[in-house]
Amino acid sequence: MATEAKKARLNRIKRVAVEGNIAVGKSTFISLLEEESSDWAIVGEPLSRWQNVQCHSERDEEITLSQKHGGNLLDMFYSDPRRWAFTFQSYVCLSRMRHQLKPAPGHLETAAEPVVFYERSVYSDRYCFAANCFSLGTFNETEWNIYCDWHSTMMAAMGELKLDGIIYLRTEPEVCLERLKLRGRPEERPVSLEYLDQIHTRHESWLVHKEISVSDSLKGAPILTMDCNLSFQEDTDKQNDMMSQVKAFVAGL
Ligand SMILES: Nc1ncnc2c1ncn2[C@@H]1O[C@H](COP(=O)(O)OP(=O)(O)OP(=O)(O)O)[C@@H](O)[C@H]1O
Ligand SMILES: Nc1nc(=O)c2ncn([C@H]3C[C@H](O)[C@@H](CO)O3)c2[nH]1
Repeated sequence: MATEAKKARLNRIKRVAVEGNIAVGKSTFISLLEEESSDWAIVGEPLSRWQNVQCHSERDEEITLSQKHGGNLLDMFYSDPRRWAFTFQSYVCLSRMRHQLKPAPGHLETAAEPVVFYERSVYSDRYCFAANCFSLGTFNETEWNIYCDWHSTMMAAMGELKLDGIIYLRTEPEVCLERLKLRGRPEERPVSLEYLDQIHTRHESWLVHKEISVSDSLKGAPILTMDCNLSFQEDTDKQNDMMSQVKAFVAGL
């Protein structure tokens, strides 16, 4: 059991989600964050879990030989969203919760300004992706109500899912489509500009226009919006500028 002093040290850790449309460049951006400061840790999306769903033991996530052949839920979702949307959204949210509930890396306990950055969150899951499933009709009303019910219950019960801030990587959907094609993930072949437009609009309405009534665990969390239309991969000046913006942002949380 954690001592009071340890708990207090862990409570100092700021939690920030990096949000944005599909293929905007979140993984690329968070690897820059990881290199920037030893006070910072990153938690990537559990994508491989969605590509190869397996049964986990209760104590850890080791698999046995008999559990090795799981389904590719990401592929199933994009190929037949009507059949798989509810299953996919439920599993994505569960795996994000599991990631967010894991203890922060030990070295952050002694860091001066510790921050954990998450690639997306349980909130984009609901306000962008699941909400879009409902408006597309790939969630029916019963599924949407059940999803919202358990999502709200989990958010209220688990303080660890609270965020201190959000970084929104903002890019035009056309640019995302180019990057998505460049990356060439086979499961994402059915992703169209129309779908990226919908997901973009959901992010805008949540993070820019603030039109969504968010759960209490997210209320008041400051948002840093960064324009990622231009390539920063080869541009160290741009990268340094982005890191300075992030430092100023997290210092104010
Ligand atoms: N600023 C950028 N300019 C140009 N290309 C970029 C930029 N950032 C990332 N890329 C490229 O775009 C592709 C998608 O990037 P990345 O995988 O980081 O996106 P992501 O937002 O993490 O995707 P996902 O939504 O699937 O998790 C990759 O091929 C990456 O090299
Ligand atoms: N429908 C849906 N709901 C989510 O919560 C969600 N989170 C991520 N993704 C998709 C985007 C990329 O293809 C791929 C990797 O980010 O997974 C999601 N899709």
